[in-house]
Amino acid sequence: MNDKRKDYITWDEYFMAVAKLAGMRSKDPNSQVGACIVSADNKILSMGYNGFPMGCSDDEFPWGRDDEDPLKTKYVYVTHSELNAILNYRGGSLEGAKLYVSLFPCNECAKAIIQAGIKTVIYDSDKYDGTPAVMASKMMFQAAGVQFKKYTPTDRKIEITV
Ligand SMILES: Nc1nc(=O)n([C@H]2C[C@H](O)[C@@H](COP(=O)(O)O)O2)cc1CO
Ligand SMILES: [Zn+2]
Repeated sequence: MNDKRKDYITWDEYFMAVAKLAGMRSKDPNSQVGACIVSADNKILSMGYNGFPMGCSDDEFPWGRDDEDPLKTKYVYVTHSELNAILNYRGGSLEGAKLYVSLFPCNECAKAIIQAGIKTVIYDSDKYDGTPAVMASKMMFQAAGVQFKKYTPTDRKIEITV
């Protein structure tokens, strides 16, 4: 019994699972998104999920997607998981960090990711691929030298009982 165990999870599985765990805190009935920011040497720096800003009640602000009045939709209020993860970091610089996120970043988060100095984005779903927001993100990431790569799922099921 001198050998280490072999079936431990990889760094990518670990950080994507942590991102998705954060997403499980989201109150959004349609899309629960989670993000985890990791240093170049694989230390978790911050996490976030999509939700309304502090003081903006989950029970009072709207979670709907469609309304002729944009003020009655979530879109004008919600903070995306990636921006929350960046803003939740209180330790200094994110220069050279990696971002794991369960959904490809929008153009507004792409701007924040670039300006924060994050250099790598590992994403899972790309369900809004082809929309102007995602096309703009990809153009900005390419121009700014931010690598983005799709997470490669494994056949491992990570289950946690709490
Ligand atoms: N990358 C992202 N991170 C996020 O946190 N979000 C959030 C904003 C909304 O709360 C929700 C998207 O809502 P829906 O349009 O799929 O019903 O996910 C959205 C995106 C997509 O760009
Ligand atoms: Zn965003």
